[in-house]
Amino acid sequence: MNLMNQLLKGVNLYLVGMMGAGKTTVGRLLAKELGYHFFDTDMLIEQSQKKSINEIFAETGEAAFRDIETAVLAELSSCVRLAIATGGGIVLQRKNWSYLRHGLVVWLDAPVEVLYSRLQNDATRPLLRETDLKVKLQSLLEQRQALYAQADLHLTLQPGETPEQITARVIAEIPTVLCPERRPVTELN
Ligand SMILES: Nc1ncnc2c1ncn2[C@@H]1O[C@H](COP(=O)(O)OP(=O)(O)O)[C@@H](O)[C@H]1O
Ligand SMILES: O=C(O)C1=C[C@@H](OP(=O)(O)O)[C@@H](O)[C@H](O)C1
Ligand SMILES: [Mg+2]
Repeated sequence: MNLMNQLLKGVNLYLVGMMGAGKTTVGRLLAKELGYHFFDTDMLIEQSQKKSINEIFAETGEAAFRDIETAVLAELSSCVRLAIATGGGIVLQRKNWSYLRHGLVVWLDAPVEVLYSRLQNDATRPLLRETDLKVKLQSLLEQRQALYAQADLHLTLQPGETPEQITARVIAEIPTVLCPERRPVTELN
C-alpha cells in the first residue's frame, strides 16, 4: 500500500464545485490513481430514477431532485475508498454536509470564464437553460461560494490546467489536510 493510501485509510474523497468545474472528469482520474471506486451522484440519480436530470427537474422539480441527491449521498457516505463527483448544488442543503464530513471535501474552483467556455453548448444542466449563461454562472457562484469554501481543500484551477495536472495536485495536497503539519507532497513512493 503506498504512502497516500496509508494516509487516507479508505477515507472517501468528495469533489464539490460549480457545474463544469471538472468534478466528474477529475473524480474518475482520482479514483484510478488511488485505487478507489468512482461514483458520480448525478449518474446514480439517473440510474435509480431511470430518467435524465433534465426530466427529473421538468417532471418533479428541483426540490424533489435535491431529496434524491441527499438519499444517494447518504448511501455513498456509508462506504469507503470512494472518489465521488457530486452535483454542483450538493453544498446547498445543510444535511448533505453531515454526509460530506465523513470524507475529505475538495473544492475544484474554476474561473467563471472557464466554466462558460466548457458549458456553452451543454444541454444536460437544467439550471443553465433559457438564461444568459455567464450571468447565471456568476450568480450561482456568488450564492454558493461561501458554501464551497467550507471544503477541506480548495484548489483554484488555472485556465489550461489539464485533468491529469489537477488530479496530481489534489493528491499532492491531501497530506496537508490529513497531517496539517505537512507541506504538499511532491514525491509519493
Ligand atoms: N481540466 C479540464 N480541461 C479541459 N476540459 C475539462 C477539464 N475538466 C473538465 N473538462 C470538460 O468540461 C466539461 C465538464 O466537465 P465535468 O467533469 O462534467 O464537470 P462537472 O462534473 O464539474 O460538472 C466536460 O466536457 C469535460 O470534458
Ligand atoms: O449546480 C447544480 O445545481 C447542478 C449541477 C449538476 O451537476 P454537475 O455539477 O456535475 O454539472 C446537476 O447535479 C444538476 O444539474 C444541478
Ligand atoms: Mg458532474
